[in-house]
Amino acid sequence: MPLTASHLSVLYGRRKALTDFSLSMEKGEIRALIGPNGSGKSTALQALAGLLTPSDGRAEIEGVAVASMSRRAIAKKLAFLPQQPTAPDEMTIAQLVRQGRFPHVGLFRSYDRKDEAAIEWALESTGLTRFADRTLQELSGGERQRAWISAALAQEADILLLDEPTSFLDIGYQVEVLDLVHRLSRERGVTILMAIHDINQAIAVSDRICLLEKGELRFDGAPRALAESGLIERTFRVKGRFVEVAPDKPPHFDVELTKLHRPGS
Ligand SMILES: Nc1ncnc2c1ncn2[C@@H]1O[C@H](COP(=O)(O)OP(=O)(O)OP(=O)(O)O)[C@@H](O)[C@H]1O
Repeated sequence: MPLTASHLSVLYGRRKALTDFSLSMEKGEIRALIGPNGSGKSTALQALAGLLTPSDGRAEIEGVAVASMSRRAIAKKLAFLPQQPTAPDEMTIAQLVRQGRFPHVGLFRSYDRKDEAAIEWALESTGLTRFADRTLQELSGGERQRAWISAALAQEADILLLDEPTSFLDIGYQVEVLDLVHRLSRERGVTILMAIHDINQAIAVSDRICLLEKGELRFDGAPRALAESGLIERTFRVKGRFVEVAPDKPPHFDVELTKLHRPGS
């Protein structure tokens, strides 16, 4: 198994942010992590990436405890894109993406052809080749987000953890990023776990979905089973219904917004 968690719990001081979280991911699987604000999605991703020390339980990459691995050893296997990554504003996209490749290169050798090819592929896959020399401060929020995705791709890790990868993107780029996620999983066998707020995007792209509420795992299963469970309405306190678009297509959650509609406005 590329990535597992067993009974992971995380405390911030005395506050429980994640309780008894377990998951087991197959190679090449796409899993979405959904849940209300503050339900523990980012905490779970950070604990899996070895960035937080759990108060209980353990995360494993290919059977090895994440807690026993060096930062570089983790980075060769797993790329993590946090919700709000930071880098100096004057850094160029090319520099950022090169930095993403660093775990493979280290301090004692220079970038070789394989590294350059990975960087080129990462820039190309995110549509940023033309912008490579632009600094981060010269980018829009969406372009910046794509630059970070590109840096994560240059890492060429077998496991990709993404914290809301589409949050700043226009709808066109949202679809492109989800399509990229799909291709990485199906063509390269990358195992992908991503926190995402859009239920329909989660359903469309994932093999399985985990639903967190108040730090606890309420559901872990197929998108269709989630649609049939009634949990979306209950957990997010919304009215809505799942609509069958076509027998071979995933169901679509249609949230009721009619109360918000003000005729003539
Ligand atoms: N550094 C921190 N110190 C203290 N509490 C924190 C910290 N980070 C998060 N929390 C709390 O832990 C809980 C889980 O937060 P987390 O960021 O994992 O939620 P999330 O599901 O990713 O939320 P969102 O959808 O808003 O990004 C929340 O109650 C949050 O307030």
